[in-house]
Amino acid sequence: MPAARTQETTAEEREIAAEQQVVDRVYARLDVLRGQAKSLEGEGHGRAAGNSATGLVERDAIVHRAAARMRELNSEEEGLVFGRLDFTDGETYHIGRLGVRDGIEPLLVDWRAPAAAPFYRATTGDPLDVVRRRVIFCRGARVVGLDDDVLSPDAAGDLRVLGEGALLASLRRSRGPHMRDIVTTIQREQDEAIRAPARGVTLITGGPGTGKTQVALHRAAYLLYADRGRFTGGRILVIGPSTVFTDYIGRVLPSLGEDSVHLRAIGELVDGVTATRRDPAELAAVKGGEGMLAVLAELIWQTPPTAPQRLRLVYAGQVLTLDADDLSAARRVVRARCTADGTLPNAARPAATAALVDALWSKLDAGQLDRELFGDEVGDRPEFRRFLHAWWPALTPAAVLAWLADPTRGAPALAASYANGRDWSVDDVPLLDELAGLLGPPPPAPRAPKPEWQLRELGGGPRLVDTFVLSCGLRDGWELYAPGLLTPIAVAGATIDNDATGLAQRWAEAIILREGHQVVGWTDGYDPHGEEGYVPELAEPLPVEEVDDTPVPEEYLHVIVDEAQDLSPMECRMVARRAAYASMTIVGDLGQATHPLAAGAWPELVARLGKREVRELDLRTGYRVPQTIADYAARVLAPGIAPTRSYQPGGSLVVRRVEDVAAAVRAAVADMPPEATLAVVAADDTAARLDLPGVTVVPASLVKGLEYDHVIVLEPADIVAAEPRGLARLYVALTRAVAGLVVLHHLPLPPELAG
Ligand SMILES: Nc1ncnc2c1ncn2[C@@H]1O[C@H](COP(=O)(O)OP(=O)(O)OP(=O)(O)O)[C@@H](O)[C@H]1O
Repeated sequence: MPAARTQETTAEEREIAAEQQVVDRVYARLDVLRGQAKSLEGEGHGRAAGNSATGLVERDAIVHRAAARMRELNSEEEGLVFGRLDFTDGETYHIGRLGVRDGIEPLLVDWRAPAAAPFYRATTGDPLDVVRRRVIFCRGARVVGLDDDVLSPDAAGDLRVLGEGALLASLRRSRGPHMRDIVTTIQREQDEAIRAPARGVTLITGGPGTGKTQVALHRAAYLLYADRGRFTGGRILVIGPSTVFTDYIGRVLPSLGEDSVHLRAIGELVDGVTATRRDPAELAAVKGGEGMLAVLAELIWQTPPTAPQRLRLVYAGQVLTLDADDLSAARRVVRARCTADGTLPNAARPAATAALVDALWSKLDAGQLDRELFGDEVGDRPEFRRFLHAWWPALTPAAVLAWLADPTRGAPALAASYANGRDWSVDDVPLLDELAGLLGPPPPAPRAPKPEWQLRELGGGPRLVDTFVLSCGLRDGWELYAPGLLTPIAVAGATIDNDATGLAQRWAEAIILREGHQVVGWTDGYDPHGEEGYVPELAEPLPVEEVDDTPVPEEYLHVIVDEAQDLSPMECRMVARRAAYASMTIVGDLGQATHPLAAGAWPELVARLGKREVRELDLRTGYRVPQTIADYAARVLAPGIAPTRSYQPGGSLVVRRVEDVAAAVRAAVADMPPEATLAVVAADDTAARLDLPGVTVVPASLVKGLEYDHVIVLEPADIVAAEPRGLARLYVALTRAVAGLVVLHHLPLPPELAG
């Protein structure tokens, strides 16, 4: 080996050894912190066992804090320390996924802290007093490489410069099945978007692969760091275009130590519904348009298909009958009264009662009979109440939307799409959501009788019991748990044989008596840790704490919408309802707009979301698609939209006309490097028919937001022909490849790609 090279290796090894010392110190400190978090947890349980009035509250707070901290520390093993900044004044500090201190000395600065900003913002043109930015590559707790950027060469002196560029190395890494975070290599314009203030509306635009999704997710993590008190506990909602997409990006936030953000696909925004199928463009254009508002507003007052057609009552010896016409007239009266005073259908049963009583009274030969008495008596009759519940039932959005299968209900163009009942498409979800608001909450069901004792979930962990439980538990030996405690109030240990249940029960009865309750029998049950045990029947049942099980409306304080260019007007209304009290981050690219009703410009979309002022940030550099592929894709880009400049030159592009597309795709797949990720993208119909075992085949309508090392696009002409915005769909498909794009076609290429 040449002498210079040996020297260089040695220098790098020395630097790595120095960084290793820092990393070791951080990990050692982390071990101490873990120990502290554990004993904090123990202390919390200990206090609870003391059973003072304040003990429970204190315990919950302490255990919760400790558990959160433990989670944070455990999730950060990978690449915990990843950066170092050297400043002109000689100061140096290390940057990591979380902040770690030793007393008052900061060992590691959280990447989201203001002090870490120069790591992402400093450039040679504007070095921000940074002499050297160093990226530290770790495998677990071992430093395996370094990469340096000298930003102030004059001040660098004899600082060593190592590495070939962390960003390039990161971009060249093979893509896996899940997106990885970019915390080490966030670029300046991305950092500005990530750290933009939370308030108001931030619009982040940029072409394919400019890192918009990454920015959106890192921004969620940043907002939590900057204002945890406000945003923790599920107050940030991130909305993506599909479940395939949310699955792809789902690991980024946990890898940043944040698991309290709600991540939902647009088809999952309504509780209890997971829609993944998109309607064809013509249908989507009807369902997504504001014209649906009138259809739905009409629908909610229509007669349910199950409603009885006749009411017959005997009063004062007279037979009173309301036939179908009378009932329709009564329904019109209810609707008129309710729309006048703003009563929603699910709150309209009193109005329905009044209209039916009026209609019945009008059939009566009243003579001297009292109108008020008539109303009271008829309204109380069981047969009347049965009729009323069937005629004016509580309506659910799903039931009402399914009525549209009947073309006479006002939407003939949609009837066929509801023929299969409740097989909802993504385009139905905003309609279900709209209906929930139009119908109002269903009247409360009569409360079920309370069980004598209950279990309360503590996250996914143990369950607090609301009574005593005797079990032969985790630590061998009998244990007695009391209401609301996770630790036993008494432990018999080895003094009572495990099989001597009767003896253990008498032992427990004595303790429970001391607590002021007499045991009259025993039934089976479970202790807080899920172990089988025995629950005492008490002479006087314990008061069961009311558990309020009415769902709390989710009020988000920040809503991030990715791929926002594709929101239809009805989807915008659904998002706007969730963002009514929230600041927003809107992320998208008009060049990738494929929804037939997509807004033509951002101000239009922002207005649809019920917002006005925006802070706009545009990302200009593409990090996914290399230049050759980007240039090819740009040929189908809509006029007026600037193509993205790629960070990487080159990329492999093959466009081939073939006789047999199926055979050609098999051959192309066989040619791919085995360790690389690969997808075949085709028009939805073709994708459904393709038989390629072991190969990822993605329908063009679902590929948005995804990426693979190599992409094979089949028959561009079919993708374009499949929908009105087929060219934009093709643009999306052509911009998914990180390294290589193969286009296979038998049909002539679209004119934009030909030649
Ligand atoms: N600063 C960065 N460092 C490393 N990788 C990056 C960086 N910025 C973006 N990338 C990578 O580039 C790829 C594209 O990023 P991302 O999906 O966030 O872009 P996008 O703008 O949302 O794309 P699209 O509009 O096509 O969905 C991802 O693999 C991402 O990890």
